[in-house]
Amino acid sequence: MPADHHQFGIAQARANVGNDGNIINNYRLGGGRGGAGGEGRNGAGGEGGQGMDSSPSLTSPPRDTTKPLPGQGILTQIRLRHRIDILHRSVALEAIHDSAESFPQPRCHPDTRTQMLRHLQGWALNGIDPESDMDSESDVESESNVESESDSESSIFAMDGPADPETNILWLYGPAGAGKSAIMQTLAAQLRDAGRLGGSFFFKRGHAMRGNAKTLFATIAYQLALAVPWLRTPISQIVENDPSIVVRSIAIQIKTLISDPCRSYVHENCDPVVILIDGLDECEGQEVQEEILHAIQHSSKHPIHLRFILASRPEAHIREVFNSAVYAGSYRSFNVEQSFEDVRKYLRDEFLRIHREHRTMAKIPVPWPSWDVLEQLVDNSSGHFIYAATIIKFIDDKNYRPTERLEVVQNPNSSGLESAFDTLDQLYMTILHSAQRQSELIPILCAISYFQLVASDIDQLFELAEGETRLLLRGLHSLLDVPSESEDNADDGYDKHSISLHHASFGDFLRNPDRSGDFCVGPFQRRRTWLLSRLIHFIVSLPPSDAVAELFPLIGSINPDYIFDQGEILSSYNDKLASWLKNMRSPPTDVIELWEDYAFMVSIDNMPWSAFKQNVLPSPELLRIFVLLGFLHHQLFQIPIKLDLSWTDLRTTLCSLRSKSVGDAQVLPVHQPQTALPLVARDLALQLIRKMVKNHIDTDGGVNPSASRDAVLLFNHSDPSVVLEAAYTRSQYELGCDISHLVRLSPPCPVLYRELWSIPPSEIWSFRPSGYALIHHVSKWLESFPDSMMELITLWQQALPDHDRHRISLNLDPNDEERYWHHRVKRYNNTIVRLNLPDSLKIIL
Ligand SMILES: Nc1ncnc2c1ncn2[C@@H]1O[C@H](COP(=O)(O)OP(=O)(O)OP(=O)(O)O)[C@@H](O)[C@H]1O
Repeated sequence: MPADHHQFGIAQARANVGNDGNIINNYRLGGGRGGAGGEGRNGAGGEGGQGMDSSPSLTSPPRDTTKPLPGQGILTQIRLRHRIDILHRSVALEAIHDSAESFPQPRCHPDTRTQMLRHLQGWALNGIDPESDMDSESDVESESNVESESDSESSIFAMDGPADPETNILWLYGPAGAGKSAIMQTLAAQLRDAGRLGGSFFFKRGHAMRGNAKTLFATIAYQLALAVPWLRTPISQIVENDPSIVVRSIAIQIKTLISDPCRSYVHENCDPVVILIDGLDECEGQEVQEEILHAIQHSSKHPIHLRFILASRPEAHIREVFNSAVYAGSYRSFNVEQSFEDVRKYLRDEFLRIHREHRTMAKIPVPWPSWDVLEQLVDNSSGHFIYAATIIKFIDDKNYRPTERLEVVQNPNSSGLESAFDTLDQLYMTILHSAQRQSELIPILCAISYFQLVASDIDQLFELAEGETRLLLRGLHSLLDVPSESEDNADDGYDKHSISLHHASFGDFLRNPDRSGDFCVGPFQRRRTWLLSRLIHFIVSLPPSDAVAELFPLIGSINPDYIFDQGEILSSYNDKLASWLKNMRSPPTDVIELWEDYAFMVSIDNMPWSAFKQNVLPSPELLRIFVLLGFLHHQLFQIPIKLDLSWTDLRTTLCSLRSKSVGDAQVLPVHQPQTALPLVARDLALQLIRKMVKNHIDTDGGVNPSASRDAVLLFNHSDPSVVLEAAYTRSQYELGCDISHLVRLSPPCPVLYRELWSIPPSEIWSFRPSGYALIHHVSKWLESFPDSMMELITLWQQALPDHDRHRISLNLDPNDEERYWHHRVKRYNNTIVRLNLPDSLKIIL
């Protein structure tokens, strides 16, 4: 240290001892003996010293930090102000808890988080270990144990419990949107009112000043200099001596601007002040976040009068620093858990306010919404505030009726839902996009959202190297609860340590393609069906014990879209799955029957249908399915899409045959007059024409192909190089071809003819035209009409724009079309023979 610094240090130390007790009284002590006056230096009066022997009291009002400290000379005050100004210019004022820039700050709604705040205050003010205190009131967040704010306020200072003098760092963690910032803001205000807030810094991702740590400790030192009289002089002096300190490294800033000045005044009766740092995970750079944690830990080794509360999401790298040897035993952690009771209280009060404030609500009876709707919303929130705050913001929009907005929120298929969850979706998207190796993440997210799996199971399921799942999920701890490795290995229950979603709303988001886009794990993502075979492979590898019984409902609820998309899943695994299920002590008969039905349905899809021995007519429903499978050559997984059938309906229809195949005495569905093939073909043709027209309208003529379910399913099923627009064109082309073949099978029917004209030309004359097939087969059909229908045929054929030029350019030969037709018919007729179905179902050439 240079000589004059050294001398100054002595003068400063003496001056600190000679302050007036009242100054300190103003801060927090109940009037002690005034210290001796400071020594003069360079003609200026020395600064006052600290008060001594005072007793702690927290009832005094907050200080007015703008007032000069008694005992300071004018020159000293000017100099002080000048030094503070140096700091003022370099700090991130926006990051301070009550800065105008971040207005309105998230705050805890009255009477929420009361116990949590009380525990935090207990630790911050009285050094009471929050966990030991929680033990005595183990249900901190339980619904029955939330007390009123006034109760909690009065008990802050009366709290007793084991003091926790060794730790002055507390980590407050919780998933994205759990309410950490709201708690930190509320705590900051309470500590400030109690005169115990040293400083705060609220990080904000991407913000020029709040998004990085360049000025973190300078900003805190600045607040300390204003808030704590005995720190004002040393901090400002350091800045004056070396103004460049504000741009030095994190470690130097905390040591020079905070630790050293704090250590220069050591008094055993001096109560600590509290520093709050929120959103550490939002600070740019994981290494910087780790460096901040190391710097704080290092500075806290010495007896300084500061307590740090750090809030962040439970990101893996942050957790690892806290779990490392560096931090061993020297910090406390506090989990911001879900609280259904708090969310209920918040929603109830906010709905009351909305009811009061919105003009359109005057005639709506209270309580609004009804109790069961409110409970449903509380449930949907998973006890986290982000969901509740998001829906309230949506419903509270003055441009809409709150009742209508509430309906949108309640209806999962509602079209306005995406905008209802804009905020939530942005949050989820930001986190997902910031994760590494995103494409590898998607199947894992899919597995996690549908099944309860521990990390090592997922490694096994996807044939990943051991520990790979944990690595992949490192960036998602704010959305997923990933139990630690030691918990993973604990042998005390199957699902206890499985990876789960923090919020149910994240699951909804992942399953809705309009919300989660490429991250969607919903049933429309057919390309991901390979996951299922691995999953079944994995399930059947589990020993058949009672512990796996809870998998039965899951096995029963696997989406058939996945199962039938890959028939080989059933072919290769069904036997194994069925025998695995049958080996259970109490075999789940309904699930076994379901999967046997599936296997049967696939066997129908994979001709020959050797199981059918009886020469009886199928029902019209069954015949429609046969026509699609046998005549139009569609696969089973396409049937529900083509016919707008549910899988349950399809199963019921197809499996009505199953009992026959195993020799049951029941007769097959009785032949009904309309089971004649031509009538079934006509009805199917009409149905598909209407579908084609509807697709046209829904997609605005193909401009918005995502509105067509056929296109989306086809798009997701086919290889990733097929774009959605092409999938739409292809699905409309297939419909056009199907219609042309079905019409030719139909009896003469003016209604059908009229309906054909409703197909928009753009749908059959696109770059993949089905128009040629339609012209050809419809003309043939018209020839079968009883009277000469030449005019109609001519009319129909004239619908073909620039007929010959297109046909020639595509190298289409009408004779080919006819050859294909004959081939198709023969194939179908063979099927009828093979199935022993009546000859009346054959097509006459
Ligand atoms: N106790 C509460 N009362 C009322 N609103 C709350 C409460 N807690 C949180 N909120 C609201 O919920 C939303 C999410 O809260 P907050 O920003 O505090 O979460 P967070 O845990 O800090 O999230 P992140 O990890 O994304 O920063 C905010 O709109 C906030 O105002």
